[in-house]
Amino acid sequence: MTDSFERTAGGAILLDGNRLRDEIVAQIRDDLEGLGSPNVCLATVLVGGDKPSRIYVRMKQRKAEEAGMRSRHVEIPETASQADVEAAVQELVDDPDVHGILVQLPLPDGFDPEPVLALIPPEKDVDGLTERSMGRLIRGLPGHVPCTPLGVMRLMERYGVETAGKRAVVVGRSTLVGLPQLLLLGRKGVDATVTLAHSRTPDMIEVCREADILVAAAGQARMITADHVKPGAAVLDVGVSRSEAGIVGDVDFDAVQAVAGAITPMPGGTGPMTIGCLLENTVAAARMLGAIPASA
Ligand SMILES: Nc1nc(=O)c2c([nH]1)NC[C@@H]1CN(c3ccc(C(=O)N[C@@H](CCC(=O)O)C(=O)O)cc3)C=[N+]21
Repeated sequence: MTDSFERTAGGAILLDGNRLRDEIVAQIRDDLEGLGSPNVCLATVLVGGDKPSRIYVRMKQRKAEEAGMRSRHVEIPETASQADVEAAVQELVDDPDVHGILVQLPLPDGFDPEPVLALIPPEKDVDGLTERSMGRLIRGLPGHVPCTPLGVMRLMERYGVETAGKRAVVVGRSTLVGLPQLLLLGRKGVDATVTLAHSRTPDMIEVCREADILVAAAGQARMITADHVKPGAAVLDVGVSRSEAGIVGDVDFDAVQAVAGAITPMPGGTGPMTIGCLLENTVAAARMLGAIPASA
């Protein structure tokens, strides 16, 4: 591991998601310019007016544009029907100028996300969250990988966190993060030995302390303390809880950074990487759909 990486006060390598996201945006921008700036378009769909969702969607569009892509945004009021939402998504599915479709989740109460997501073909499913994309991930078929767990993998690669032969513990079993994260860590070529821990795990501290790589994705504010962390371990915080003081992760950063060998800040860690990976998936979608050459 090179030693030019920024470190925390306690000496842990800072897994800087803002920086890697910026690198990804710049790389995509260069690649697309080199290809004569083809149309690569990410469409976002927001149902209802939830404020944080609106902010996230806007960030995704802004970064897409910085990367030289087009973005399209469809906003649907909470008073619309399930059929209206499905019709709007179907229109994007049918539009050859749209390559990636992201339906911001969760949908407001009263909407069923399943039939909406089921409309999105695997090529355009840049979130990787549909039944077919998840099935392809398990089956080892080409397709889009969910952005947050993919971002965790990219951070480890970028900062030289070794995975082969290591023990990884994922805390949290969500469809969005925990479950795909297990698959990615255990994949051939990554080769970690993976344990899934969750709210019913009785000996949480002991299980976590076995981890060379600890991915905290339970959504429990600051549940991972220094006691949970093996000295030198890589700790990646995927939790987002809201408090009066702002957003809080699953990891007690101040305490854990003194023990860990590498750690994500929060904010500035896995969140920005989610967006970076969304943009990479959108470029891959454009390639799958023939909008840019296969080899580029
Ligand atoms: N279909 C769908 N796909 C998603 O990928 C998806 C979603 N729905 N619904 C909501 C969650 C949330 N999400 C985040 C993206 C970026 C940051 C991010 O960049 N956060 C910054 C700052 C955030 C802040 O300060 O509030 C950071 O961590 O540094 C966070 C959260 C994607 N989501």
